Amino acid sequence: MASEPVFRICLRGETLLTNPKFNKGTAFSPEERRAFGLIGRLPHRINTLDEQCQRAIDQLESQQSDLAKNTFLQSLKDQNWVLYYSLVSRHLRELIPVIYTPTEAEAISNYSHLFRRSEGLYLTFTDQDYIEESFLEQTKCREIDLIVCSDAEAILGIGDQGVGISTAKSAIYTLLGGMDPSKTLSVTLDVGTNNEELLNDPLYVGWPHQRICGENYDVFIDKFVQVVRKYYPHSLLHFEDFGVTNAYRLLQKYKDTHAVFNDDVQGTGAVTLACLMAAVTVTKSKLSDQRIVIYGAGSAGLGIARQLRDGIIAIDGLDTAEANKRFYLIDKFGLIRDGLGQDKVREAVREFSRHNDEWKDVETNGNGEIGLLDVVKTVHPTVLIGCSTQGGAFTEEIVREMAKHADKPIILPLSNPSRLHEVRPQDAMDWTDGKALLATGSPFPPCKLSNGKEYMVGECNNALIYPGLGFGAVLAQSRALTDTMIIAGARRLASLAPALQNPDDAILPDFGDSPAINLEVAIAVAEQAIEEGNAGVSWKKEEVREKAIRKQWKAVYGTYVFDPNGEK
Ligand SMILES: NC(=O)c1ccc[n+]([C@@H]2O[C@H](COP(=O)([O-])OP(=O)(O)OC[C@H]3O[C@@H](n4cnc5c(N)ncnc54)[C@H](O)[C@@H]3O)[C@@H](O)[C@H]2O)c1
Ligand SMILES: O=C(O)C[C@H](O)C(=O)O
Ligand SMILES: [Mg+2]
Repeated sequence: MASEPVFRICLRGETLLTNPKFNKGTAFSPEERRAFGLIGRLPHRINTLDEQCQRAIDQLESQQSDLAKNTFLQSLKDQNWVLYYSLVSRHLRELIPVIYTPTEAEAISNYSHLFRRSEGLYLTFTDQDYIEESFLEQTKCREIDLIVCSDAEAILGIGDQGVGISTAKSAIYTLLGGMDPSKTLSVTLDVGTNNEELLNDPLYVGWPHQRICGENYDVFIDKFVQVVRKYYPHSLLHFEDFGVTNAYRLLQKYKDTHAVFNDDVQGTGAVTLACLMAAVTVTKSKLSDQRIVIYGAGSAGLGIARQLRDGIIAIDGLDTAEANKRFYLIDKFGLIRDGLGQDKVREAVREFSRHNDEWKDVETNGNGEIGLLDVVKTVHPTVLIGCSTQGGAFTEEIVREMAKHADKPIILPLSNPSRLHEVRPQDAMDWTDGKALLATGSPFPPCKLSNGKEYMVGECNNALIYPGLGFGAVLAQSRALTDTMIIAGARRLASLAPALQNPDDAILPDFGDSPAINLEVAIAVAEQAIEEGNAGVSWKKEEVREKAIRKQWKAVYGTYVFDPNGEK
C-alpha cells in the first residue's frame, strides 16, 4: 500500500484553516492540531475524510435545486480542496452535471448575484497597467502548468456573460485529468460586456462597459499572453468560450510561440472525431463514407469540421479537397456555398463552401438561402451535427427525412445547455424508429426503445477529452499541443467506446469513467509528443503510463509536519 504523503508546511492557525489547499477541517490529527496552533480552533472530534464526505453529501442533498447544490459545492471548494475533489470524485456521474454543464450555465448567468468569494485572477481592461503586478501577486511565482482563460463573450450557448467559466473548466482538469489544482490558474479577462441586462444590473460584478474590441482588445490580450510567456513559458494556455472571431484569431496568432489550446474549437473537434470513429464502426463504414451536415458554423462547428476532415485525411488517406467534399456547413444564412457575401460567411469557413452547381435545382428562400431541410433532402446525410445554439432546430420532419435514407443515422445535438439541444434524444430516437446513434452535448437519461430496451446516450462534451489532452501535453512538457497529438488522443478515446464491444451500447464512454478515460487520452497524447519530437522529456514511450499515474494529483490529505521554510 502506498504510504501517506508528508507535506512540510509553514502556515499556522487561522491562515491554515482558511487555506483551501491545506485545510483539513475536522480531519487535523491531534499531533497536527498541536503543531499548527489549532487547539481550540476546532471542535474536539477528529473525522476521517470518509466521514467528512458523508457529512458534506448529507448537506448537499438537503439543497433544493441543482443551482443551490452548485453554490454549496463552490463554497466547499473555497474551503477545502481535498474534501471537495474527493466528494465530487465519489459521486462523479451525479455531480459533474451540477458543477459543470448544464448547471454551470445557470451559475454563470447568475454569477453576480451568487458571488461570495473571488477565485483565480481577474484582469480587467481598466487595470491593464497592472497585469504583470497582479499576475505575480496571485501566482507568487509558484509552479504553474496550466492557465485557463476566458473573456466570456460566448459562454456555452448563452452568449455574452461578461465574467465566468474558467474556474469550472479548471476544476474539471483536476477531477477528470488529474491536474494538480495548485498548478493551475483560472483567469477572467474582463473586457466589458454587450449584455444589456448585465450592464443595467447594479449588482453586476464585472466592468459595466461595452465590450472592448479591435486594437485595444488585442493589446490587452497580448499584454496578458506576454506575461504568461515570460513567467510560464512551458505552461499550456487554454482559451474557453471566446467569441468566434477572436477564438480563431488568437489561436492562429499564438500557436507558433506558445502551447495554446482552444477548447471549443479543438476539444470539441476531438471529442466529436472520437464519437464518429466509434459510430462508423457500428455502422460498419468508414469516416470517408459519410455525408456530414454541420448545423452552426461557429467556433465549435468549424472546429468539428476541420478536426473530422483532418481525421479523414489521417485515417482514410484522402487528400484535403476530397475530404472537404464530405461536409455541408449551414449557418444563420443557410448552406455555406459559393457566392454568399462576406456579411454572410466568415472567411475561415470558405474552405467548406459548396459549389452552386450542386444546388441549381433546389429552391432557395426569398433571401437566396438554402435551409437545413432542403440540405437534408438533397444530401441524404449519414451524420447530422448541431452546434447552432438553436434548441429544437432538428424538427421531426428533418429527422424523419434523414432516417429515410440512412440505416443508422448518426445524430449529435451538441448545443449546451440541455434546453438548447437541436433535438431531444428521445424524440430523435422515436422519429427514427429506434435506428439512430446518438450523442449529446449535455447529459441526458437513456432513451426508451419500443422493444423495452434502453439506449445509453453518449455525452459528446469536450470534457471527455480536454483534461486528457491538456494533462498529456503538460506531462510530456510539450512545446505545443499539435493536431497530431490531438488526433492520437481522439483515437484512444474512440477505442474505449462501449459500442465497440456491443453495437447497441453508447458511442462514447460514460462520464462516470471519465477519469480513467482521460488518463488513457493523456498517455496517448504524451506518447505522440515523444514520437514526433515535441516533448520536453526524454522518456521512452513505454515509461509514459507510469509517469502519468505518478504525476496525477490525488485528493488525499497526507500528514503535515511544521517547517518554517515549508510550503505556504
Ligand atoms: N458539446 C460540446 O462539447 C460543445 C463544445 C463547444 C460548444 N458547444 C455548444 O455549441 C454551441 C455553439 O457554440 P460555439 O462556441 O460554436 O458558438 P458560436 O457562437 O461560435 O457558434 C454558433 C453558430 O451558430 C450559428 N447560428 C445561429 N443561429 C443559427 C441558425 N438559426 N441556423 C444555423 N446556424 C445558426 C451562428 O451564426 C454561429 O456561427 C453552444 O451551445 C455551445 O454550448 C458544445
Ligand atoms: O462547457 C461545455 O460544457 C462544453 C463546451 O465547452 C461549451 O462551450 O458548450
Ligand atoms: Mg466552451
